[in-house]
Amino acid sequence: MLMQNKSGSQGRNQLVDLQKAGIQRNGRWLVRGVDLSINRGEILTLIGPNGAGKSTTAKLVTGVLRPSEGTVARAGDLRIGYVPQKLSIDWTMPLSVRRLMRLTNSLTDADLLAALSATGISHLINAEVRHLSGGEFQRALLARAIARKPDLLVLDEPVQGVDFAGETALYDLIRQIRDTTGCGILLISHDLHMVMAATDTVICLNGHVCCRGTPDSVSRSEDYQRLFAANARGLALYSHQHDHTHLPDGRVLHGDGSITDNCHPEDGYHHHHDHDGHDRHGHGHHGHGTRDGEATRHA
Ligand SMILES: Nc1ncnc2c1ncn2[C@@H]1O[C@H](COP(=O)(O)OP(=O)(O)OP(=O)(O)O)[C@@H](O)[C@H]1O
Repeated sequence: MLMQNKSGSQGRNQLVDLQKAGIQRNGRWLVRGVDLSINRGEILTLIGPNGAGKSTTAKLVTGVLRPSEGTVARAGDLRIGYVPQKLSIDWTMPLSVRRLMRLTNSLTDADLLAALSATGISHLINAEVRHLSGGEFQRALLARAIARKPDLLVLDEPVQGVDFAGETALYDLIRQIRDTTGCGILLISHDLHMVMAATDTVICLNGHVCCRGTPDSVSRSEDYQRLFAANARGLALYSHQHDHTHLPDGRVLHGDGSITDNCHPEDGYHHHHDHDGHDRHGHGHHGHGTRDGEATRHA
C-alpha cells in the first residue's frame, strides 16, 4: 500500500486517495477498480445494493483492509473517526454512554462532554447503551467518533435503526459537524434512493464504480437507472431545512412519512420555507436542481 504525504494546494486538502483499488478474497474480487478521493470539507456518499462492496471500500479508506491491487494514499497524520456498520458489543454487560465513549479512546472529560454536547446527548452520559433509542445510539457512536477530532469521518450506515424524522435530524447533524469542523466525510447510505442533500459527490458501487457525480447527475445517469431498474424510484435528496423531500417522480414525501402529489405552501404540511440555499452548493431537490454536470460513467 502506498502511503504518502501530499504536497501542493490540492494535496493539503486531500485526505485520502484510492487509485484502482481492489480487494480479493478466496479468488473473488469483493470490489475492484475503485478510484476515489476525499478532500477536507467534502461529503462523499457511497450507495449500492447489498454486497456491492461499500463497507469493504470504507475499510480500504480507513486502512482496516489493505488493497490486493491498486493504491491507497492517506495524508500524513490523518486522524480518522470511524463508525462501523456493526459493533461487537456484549449486550448482556452493563455499559454506560460514558464508558462507550472511552472503550478504545483515552479522552479528557472536556473532550468527552464536548462531543456528547455536539451530538445533543449530554443528558444521556450515564444512560445504559442498551436502553438508548436507535437515534440516540447512532448519536452516541457519532459522539465517540468526533471526540477524536478527526480529519476524516467514515460513517457506515449512520442512520440504521432510525425513523424518517430521525434520519433527517441525523443527516443535519452530520452536515453541521462538517460545517463546524471542516472534516471530510465518507458516508455509506443504507438507501439506494435517498442521499443527504449536502452530499458533494455520490459514488454508486456494484462491485466496481458504476457511476459517480453530484447527486443530481447520478440520479439522471443511465447506469444508475439501469442498475436499479427493478426498483426505479430514482434518487432523491434528504434536505435539512425542509420538512419534506421531492421525489424524482414529482411527488412529495413529508416528514410524517405521507406522500402527496404536489408541494403547496397552503396544504398544511409546510411550516417554514427557504427555497434558496438549502444546501451548501445550491443543488436543489431532484427536479428542482441545477444541472451542473453529468455523472461519469464507468465500465
Ligand atoms: N472478509 C471477507 N471475506 C470474504 N468475503 C467477504 C469478506 N467481507 C465481505 N465479503 C463479501 O464481500 C462482498 C461485499 O461486502 P460489503 O460488506 O463490502 O458490501 P456492502 O455493499 O457494504 O453490503 P451491505 O449493503 O449488505 O452492507 C459481499 O459479497 C460479502 O459477502
